[in-house]
Amino acid sequence: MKFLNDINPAHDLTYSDTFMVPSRSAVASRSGVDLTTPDSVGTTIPLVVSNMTAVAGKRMAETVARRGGITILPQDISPLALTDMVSQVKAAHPVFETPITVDVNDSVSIALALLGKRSHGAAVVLDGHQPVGIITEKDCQEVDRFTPIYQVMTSEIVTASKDEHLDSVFETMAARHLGMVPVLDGEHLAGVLTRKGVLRSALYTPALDPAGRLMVGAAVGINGDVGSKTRELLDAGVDVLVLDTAHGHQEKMLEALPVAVAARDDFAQGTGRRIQVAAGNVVSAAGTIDLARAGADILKVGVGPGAMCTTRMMTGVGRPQFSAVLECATAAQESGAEVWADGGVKYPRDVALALAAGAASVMIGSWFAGTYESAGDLASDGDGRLYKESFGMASARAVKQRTKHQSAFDRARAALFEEGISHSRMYLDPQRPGVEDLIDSIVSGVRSAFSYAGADSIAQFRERAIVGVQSAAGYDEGRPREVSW
Ligand SMILES: NC(=O)C1=CN([C@@H]2O[C@H](COP(=O)(O)OP(=O)(O)OC[C@H]3O[C@@H](n4cnc5c(N)ncnc54)[C@H](OP(=O)(O)O)[C@@H]3O)[C@@H](O)[C@H]2O)C=CC1
Ligand SMILES: Nc1nc2c(ncn2[C@@H]2O[C@H](COP(=O)(O)O)[C@@H](O)[C@H]2O)c(=O)[nH]1
Ligand SMILES: [K+]
Repeated sequence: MKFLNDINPAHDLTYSDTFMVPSRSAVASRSGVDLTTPDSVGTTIPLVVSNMTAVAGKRMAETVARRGGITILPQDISPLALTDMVSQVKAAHPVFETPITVDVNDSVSIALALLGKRSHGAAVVLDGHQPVGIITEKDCQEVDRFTPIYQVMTSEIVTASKDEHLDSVFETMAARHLGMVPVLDGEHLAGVLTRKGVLRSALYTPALDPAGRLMVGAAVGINGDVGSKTRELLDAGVDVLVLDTAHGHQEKMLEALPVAVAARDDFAQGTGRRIQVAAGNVVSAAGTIDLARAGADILKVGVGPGAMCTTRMMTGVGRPQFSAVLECATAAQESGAEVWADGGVKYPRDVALALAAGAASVMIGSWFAGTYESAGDLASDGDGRLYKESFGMASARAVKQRTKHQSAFDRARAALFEEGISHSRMYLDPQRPGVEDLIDSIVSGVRSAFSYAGADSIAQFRERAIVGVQSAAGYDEGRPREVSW
């Protein structure tokens, strides 16, 4: 990218400080833009879900991978639970969505507890293995919570066969005003298709491993036996490894990274599959170069921009994210590596600006916490607004969980170094309550940004983008007004 009028900014910039100027473009359609990431991970859109306990679980992982992104499972999950999560993601269908299922004899309260887990707005009712009905929240209104599901469900259901063409399924759904249909493999439920899901299947390419299964990543800390932890994750089937700590440019990271890389190389020799290793977090060229030399393929960039993060308030340390990404991406590309811009994304524009600064992909945590697919339970406030609880991975709450096998003294000591908040409410956007709704809006914003710059790929965009620096008034001018001023 280049700065507008070749200015050399007098201070470091964050996404809100910057804007992009359009250039003459030969890109005739936004749909022609290719968002495949240049980091060799295999993602087809530049979105990575942060390894945060409140955000990244198996529902998030399969949903995001179906649209081309990837989720990093947090380091706090036990090896057994992680292996189980990875296999569930790998078992999920790359096109059909995983249904919520209830038994015909279950009570309405069970259906209501499960409906918020996914965006479908409906659950498939099973009698044994056979789908016999559909139940929605509307069916559960004004009935006793103990009412059996068979009394309120819709039993005349339209189904699709697993081999039916998606266009024809879409036409049936549109003609019959259906939001969702169960997909059958013989008599068995193979998944569900929603109208929006069918449309998305035509617009996105899933992130798949060489065996055609959905991709998922996992994080590992820098303490303990990094070699065997890495091997465990690789054996479980993860598609990208993230060596993650708050201060990535530390000696302990420089010792741990070659150990993880050696385990990865060993795995590659045995299986023929080379998994990319990401490491961080860094915010300087020096940190980027040291970690790239120690073997990282991808550098995770960002100290303090995260919505759950108190690092800058506690320590004064960090760096405005646009400048951090720009400096690290430049250094990474000179070292043959790539960067992920990690944290602080609140609008689609931030993703576009991170890509302009040179990021190969962009990590999002808190924004995605406020969706049906995030790991937490759905709650509702006094006004009936839906939200999920979120918390930082360096918060007292997360540290307590992560250190539960340590001595009482070590736990108390670790708790002193809190650098994140333990409680926050991430409200679901009523217009975009599912993570795919947010992905739709991010991807359309980014595609459009590319076409304004005359770029049809991430590599071209980072070359062609022209970035200006704006005042707070300039930023404010860009905001829509929902009421008059
Ligand atoms: N991107 C960001 O701005 C930040 C992200 N996080 C996230 O929180 C999670 C937990 O990270 P982390 O706290 O590193 O946990 P880890 O469990 O990975 O521990 C990090 C290790 O590094 C040592 N260390 C030395 N200096 C520091 C430092 N300044 N900050 C943190 N550790 C240090 C710690 O020792 P000792 O405890 O004895 O000091 C500890 O042994 C990660 O997911 C991380 O990405 C956390 C903070 C900032
Ligand atoms: N300083 C802290 N940073 C944290 C903590 N938990 C997560 N993180 C970082 O934030 C990003 C996600 O940013 P967001 O703005 O999208 O939420 C995540 O990937 C981590 O790098 C924390 O407790 N303290
Ligand atoms: K912050």
